[in-house]
Amino acid sequence: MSYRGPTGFRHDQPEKTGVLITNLGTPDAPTKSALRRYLGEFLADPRVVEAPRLLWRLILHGIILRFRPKRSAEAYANVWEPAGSPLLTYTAEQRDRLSERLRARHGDDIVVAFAMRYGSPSIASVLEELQQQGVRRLLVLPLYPQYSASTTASTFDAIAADFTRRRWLPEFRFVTHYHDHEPYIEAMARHIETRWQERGQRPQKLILSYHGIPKRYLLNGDPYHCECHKTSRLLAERLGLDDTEWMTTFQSRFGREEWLQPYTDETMKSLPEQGVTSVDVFCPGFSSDCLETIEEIDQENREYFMEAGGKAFHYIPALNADERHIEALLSLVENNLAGWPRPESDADVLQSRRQRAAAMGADA
Ligand SMILES: C=CC1=C(C)c2cc3[nH]c(cc4nc(cc5[nH]c(cc1n2)c(C)c5CCC(=O)O)C(CCC(=O)O)=C4C)c(C)c3C=C
Ligand SMILES: [Fe+2]
Ligand SMILES: [Fe+2]
Repeated sequence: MSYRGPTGFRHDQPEKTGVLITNLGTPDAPTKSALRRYLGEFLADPRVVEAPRLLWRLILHGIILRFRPKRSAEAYANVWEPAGSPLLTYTAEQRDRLSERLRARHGDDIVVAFAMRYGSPSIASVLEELQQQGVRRLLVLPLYPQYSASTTASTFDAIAADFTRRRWLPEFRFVTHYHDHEPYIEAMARHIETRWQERGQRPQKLILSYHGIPKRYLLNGDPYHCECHKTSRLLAERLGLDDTEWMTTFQSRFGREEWLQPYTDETMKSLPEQGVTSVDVFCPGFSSDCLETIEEIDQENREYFMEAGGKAFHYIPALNADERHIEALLSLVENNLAGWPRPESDADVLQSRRQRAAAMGADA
């Protein structure tokens, strides 16, 4: 086997710092065949479905990939926009905004790119492009504020798998979480407050809904549950809410085993009978709106709540490419790039030699 190296390497190519933001991924089109490809890659990841491999492969190919692609394609068709999947377009917009801000503050030495863990643009293809552009220092920021092995560690696996085939590795930093990063909490708080000010009132309850994971993963040591609760607590404190005015729930169950509770859908069905008839729902774990928020929360769960006797349901969009979100990401990037030694250029070396010589001369 031969390791991949940069092609056409030039000694005068300036060394750059790469910032790679990543998200989960999305199908290429809202069609059965695109969904079969996408779900086939996603659900075959052992970080996502932790089950005996052979048995799971039989279930995945024998049952799930026969029936789910059609159903999922219909759901995606429902949220698809002329520009494509919302998750893809928001992530591209986040890349553009972040890139503008970094260029304005640090010049052209920093290249910002985005990649998807599943589907396209793939992590491997984007790492290749970054290497060709002369990126020798790489910061990866998965846009998952709360760490989970099923998302964050899976992203790390994809980067590491690419590195095992690469000849010249970049210096490397990886952000594992930012669930309690103050600018992220502040961005969400101001985003929510803006809605409440526009509407002139707060709901009876703010529901903070996160994507679920099987409870087994928590029992086996995944910190995700804990990080979701911490994000919620910090956000509620910042918004000045008392304990009756907010709650944390978990959405998107898959399969038969127990997932993190309380479930968002069951909560929505039961709140009206407990006297809660007005809710706002916000999803702190989703950095972009996507199928899970647009269809599952704003459509399905709205229906559950209203059918159960609810009177007002407001979905608060994800932070997407909001200015405050970009500020929060910018501060995360700058914190993580800080103190990273940069190779000195010949001019730098010459200048510091002259300064040292001048200082010694002054001392003498
Ligand atoms: C099968 C198990 C799954 C686990 C574990 C899981 C964890 C997990 N997922 C996200 C974020 C997203 N998931 C999205 C879609 C999605 N998720 C699963 C399954 C698991 N997720 C499936 C099967 C799907 C596809 C949709 C479907 O067929 O129902 C998305 C949306 C992508 C989009 O294109 O819009 C996101 C985002 C997190 C954060 C997480 C664990 C913390
Ligand atoms: Fe998911
Ligand atoms: Fe879902």
